[in-house]
Amino acid sequence: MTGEFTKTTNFLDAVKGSLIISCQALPDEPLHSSFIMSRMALAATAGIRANSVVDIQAIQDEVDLPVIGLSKVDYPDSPVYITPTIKEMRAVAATGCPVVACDVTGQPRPNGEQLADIVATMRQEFPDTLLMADTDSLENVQAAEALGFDIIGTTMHGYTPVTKGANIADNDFEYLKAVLKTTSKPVIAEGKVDTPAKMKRCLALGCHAVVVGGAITRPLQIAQGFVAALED
Ligand SMILES: CC(=O)N[C@H](C=O)[C@@H](O)[C@H](O)[C@H](O)COP(=O)(O)O
Repeated sequence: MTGEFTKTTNFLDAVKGSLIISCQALPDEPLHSSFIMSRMALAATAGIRANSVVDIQAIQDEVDLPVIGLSKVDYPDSPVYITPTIKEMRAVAATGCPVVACDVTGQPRPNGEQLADIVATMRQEFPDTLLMADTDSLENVQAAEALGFDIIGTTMHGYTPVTKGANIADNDFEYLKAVLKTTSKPVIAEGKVDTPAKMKRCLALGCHAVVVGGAITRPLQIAQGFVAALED
């Protein structure tokens, strides 16, 4: 089905209070395939998060739901890999997805690119595309808001040197509560939300929506959880 969802349909209204399913599989994962990701997307009812132009396009051809697009690329001179440079930002935005997500962790970007410049270019070239900040810490939540990002994600909390090992569910979502107090922007909870109860708690605390990935779309990760339990 050709995606009938258009940028003019307000993304935030479409996903408010809902589950967004992250359908991603990197080249080293069993389900790495745009076709498989497009079929995974059929599990979604409100929105999807997807990695790479080819997967975004395959998903938009298959389902009429809004996509948060990103492009994971590793560069030798930077630890930033989620839509790291203006090149990836432009490519993802060109798919027509209503939201482009990128790393906002304060770490140096490839080629010395500056996030403020990237944002300014995106506002000029893709004025209708929303920008989602994949943040790791309160400092970078504040930085994202100051840069004018439209949506705050908790995506990278626990995945950067300063937040290594942290989980947004720790101490009844203590960190998420702090994020919600820190920003006036819509917050999408993301990262290790792996049960329906955790999803409900994030929404009850005030998140705009919740992204769940691995717990739904990564069978290897899911199976490893069961195998680990055998050894408990
Ligand atoms: C750290 C990183 O690169 N996270 C990525 C962001 O796009 C995805 O691999 C995650 O699956 C997504 O954030 C959803 O999180 P979870 O799979 O835990 O529900």
